[in-house]
Amino acid sequence: MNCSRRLTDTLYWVGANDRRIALFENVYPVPRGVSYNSYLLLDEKTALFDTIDQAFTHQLLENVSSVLDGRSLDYLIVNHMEPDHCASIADILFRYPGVKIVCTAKAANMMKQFFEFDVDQYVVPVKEGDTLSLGVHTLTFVMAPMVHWPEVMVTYETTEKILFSADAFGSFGAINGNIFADETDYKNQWLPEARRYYCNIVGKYGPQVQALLKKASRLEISMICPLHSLVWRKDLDWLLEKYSRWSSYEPEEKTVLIAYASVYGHTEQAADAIAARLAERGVPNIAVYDVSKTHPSYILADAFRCSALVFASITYNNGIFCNMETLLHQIAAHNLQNRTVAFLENGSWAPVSVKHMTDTFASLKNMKVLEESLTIRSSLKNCQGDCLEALVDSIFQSLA
Ligand SMILES: Cc1cc2nc3c(=O)[nH]c(=O)nc-3n(C[C@H](O)[C@H](O)[C@H](O)COP(=O)(O)O)c2cc1C
Repeated sequence: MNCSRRLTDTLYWVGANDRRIALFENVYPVPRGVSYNSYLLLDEKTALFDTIDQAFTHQLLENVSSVLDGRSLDYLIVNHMEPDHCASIADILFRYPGVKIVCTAKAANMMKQFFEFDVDQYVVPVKEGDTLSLGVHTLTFVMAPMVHWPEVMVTYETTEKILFSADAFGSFGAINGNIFADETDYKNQWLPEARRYYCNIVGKYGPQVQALLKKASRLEISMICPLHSLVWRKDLDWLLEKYSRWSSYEPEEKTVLIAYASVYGHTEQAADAIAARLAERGVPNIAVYDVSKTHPSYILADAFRCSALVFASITYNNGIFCNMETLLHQIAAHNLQNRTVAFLENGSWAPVSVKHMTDTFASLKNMKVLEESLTIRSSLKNCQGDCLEALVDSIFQSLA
């Protein structure tokens, strides 16, 4: 059954929703699933923008065939060669053998790695600024290397002013009928998942995203069509501002994230005591996470939101607790910058986790590590009240 969506008079979404998937990239929990977006433009020539995951190829083929309604497919634009977007290429070629594949030279090379068909027979390579006329519509190709993978480009359609943005501006979450962001309560229902998608999938490549934003700022854009999740046709400036902030590693809010690792509960108690004292001083939207309970992708996303980060870990086999180690490694791997950081350690005989946590962050830029750290020996004692208050004061002052 066809399940395509008309986006403009000539443009259709022909992708699919995947609500069975548990882990995106076999790492990130996606409790609300994910969508694989593919778009079909009808003009004198027809063009399909990217394909989708192999598991849903049947849906793509049905959608494309239904929208083409007997016409042939002239072009397949491949913006990104990651398998959740390129897996159906061979099926498209089998169904539409006359199609030309438009992509970067790097993408063509990757295609040869992923597929057995004679890639050179189909590919029309394009580079920065090349154009392709479909009739009324003209496509301009804009290179976006490392806005996830090195072969990535985005495609700008000049007549309707549509940006096919590859993985940029995507989100976790299947499309629940409402395909346009302005049809949803986006800030409450979607923003946390969009942030989590950005930070975990593209967050490491801030400078490359900034380069793409600079190119996008020279384009008049009326619609953004990403490869995952909702399509944007309103409030584009709001979305672009979020991307600008995330990609420059500037926090969204002056508030505090506290992540703790605790086995018997004493470190957790200290984390809660800090959160309560900060709240009493008027700090809003504080986030507290047990690193053993919450997947690091959620905590990383909130670390991109918050301006001050507190990490409290027990000492574990002379090191950091394993789940805290994973979280800190993820934060360092995603190049987070420009934050105030405080560390707390706990240990019953030789607490050393502050030293290890500090070392993990040593390579990150503009991280202001507070001098006040707190060492707990098994449990936080009333006599340490002044130390706790000093730490809380110092975190609070960083928010000014
Ligand atoms: C497997 C294991 C290894 C530990 N290794 C150390 C260690 O190397 N050094 C230390 O001082 N404490 C070590 N501890 C003790 C805990 O760090 C300590 O009891 C801490 O107070 C627990 O805090 P919690 O109540 O928040 O879990 C270890 C505990 C466990 C369970």
